Amino acid sequence: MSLAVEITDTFEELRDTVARLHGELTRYELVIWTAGNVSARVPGHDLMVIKPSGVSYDELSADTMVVTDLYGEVVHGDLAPSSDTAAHAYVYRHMPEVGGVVHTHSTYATAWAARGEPIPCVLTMIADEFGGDIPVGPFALIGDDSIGRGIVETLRAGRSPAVLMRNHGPFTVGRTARDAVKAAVMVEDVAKTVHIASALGTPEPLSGQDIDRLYARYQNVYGQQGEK
Ligand SMILES: O=C(CO)[C@@H](O)[C@H](O)COP(=O)(O)O
Repeated sequence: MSLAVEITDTFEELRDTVARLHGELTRYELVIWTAGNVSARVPGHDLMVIKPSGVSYDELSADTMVVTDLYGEVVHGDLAPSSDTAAHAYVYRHMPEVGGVVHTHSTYATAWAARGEPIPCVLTMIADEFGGDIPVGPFALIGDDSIGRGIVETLRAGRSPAVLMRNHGPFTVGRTARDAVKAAVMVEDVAKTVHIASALGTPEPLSGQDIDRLYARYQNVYGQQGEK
């Protein structure tokens, strides 16, 4: 029995979901050419679904997605997986609460990463989504576990679902791949706003108490969460 048959519906649905979520990266103009990727953990299996490397976003479909184990070894799919597969896999191995990972080179967030400067928590939206400053992770070369290690070490030190990997760009995580995409959209938006605010003067910081209150409300009450 092939692996694709064994994991059936979850597998099919996730491949479709991950393929479609790449459309959000282009819709929000977070990527150029093929430079960004989304993955999702396969629930109940030590597996993940990720996009193939260097394939145009227009050509991505459920069938072109690649399934790997959590060490980046391909277990299903005809194409080579994303060059960031090792980093995504490391995150899934070390952060069991994470169900989705996204990487982009979105312009403003990457500009902060190039300067090695955390995005300060000076907006309610930053407090809501990131719970404080958006941190910078270490510079790491692609090719082994270094990027993944830098992501995990940085994210574990706080509650932000986004890290600006130095001289590289943002990586975001979420309970689901969609949540990780949302964090990628938001990190670019606030990176742009805080850049503009900083060019106009010194942005006003939020107090730690206000950040905690905003974060608690947004994470637990916002939207339909309070509805039964
Ligand atoms: O950061 C990098 C390379 O430095 C990657 O994110 C690529 O820009 C996109 O890679 P694929 O997912 O197409 O392999």
